[in-house]
Amino acid sequence: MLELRDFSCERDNRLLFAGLHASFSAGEIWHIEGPNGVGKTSLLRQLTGISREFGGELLWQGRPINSCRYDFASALLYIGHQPGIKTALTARENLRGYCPDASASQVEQALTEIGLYGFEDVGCYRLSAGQLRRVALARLALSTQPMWMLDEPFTALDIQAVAALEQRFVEHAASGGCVIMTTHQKPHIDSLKVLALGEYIPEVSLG
Ligand SMILES: Nc1ncnc2c1ncn2[C@@H]1O[C@H](COP(=O)(O)OP(=O)(O)OP(=O)(O)O)[C@@H](O)[C@H]1O
Repeated sequence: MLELRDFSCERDNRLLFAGLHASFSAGEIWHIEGPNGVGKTSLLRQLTGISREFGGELLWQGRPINSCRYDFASALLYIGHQPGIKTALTARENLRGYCPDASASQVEQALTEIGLYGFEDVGCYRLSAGQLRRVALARLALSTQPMWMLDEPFTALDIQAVAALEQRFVEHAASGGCVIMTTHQKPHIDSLKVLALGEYIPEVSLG
């Protein structure tokens, strides 16, 4: 689905990583790992197209990303490190805003599945950090996009919610999707693929 060739990232005249080659295919779950500041979020933002500054090549289904941005964006669901929730709205209102094509019953089911039953109509400013994360992640249940990119999706989740999320990733991959995530927690997923960003730190910095 997505391929990197000789990929690199520079921030403030500092080369974060270079010489990265990777192919992210249907049916795979990827863990981008590495220490704080190594460039995991920066890489994910490059992969999503939010950040267009990178060295090397980024290909979507064999085509340079610049030639197929609409196709790529249509196939992508990105949930960043910040939950991206409008706190003045309720969980239901947020989810409807994100997924306007979903029916009312699909929205209810997604909120129930993610463990927000009873909190659907509470203003998000009154929810806990873990509940806010769940509001953001409820979009996964309604997603039709094959490519999921998630920055620190497990943050603030309890043990049961982490396990349920891992299971959702497995189901998504089994149905032909691809998941790319950053996390400092080792996911408990069989056949997880790992991109260890710390291995691509260049010896010489720019500037
Ligand atoms: N907007 C920015 N402008 C300039 N430099 C930035 C910016 N955001 C991050 N950086 C720098 O880029 C480097 C990589 O940051 P990034 O957030 O990608 O790391 P990370 O691996 O995701 O870290 P963490 O594990 O702490 O989340 C850091 O040294 C950081 O200071």
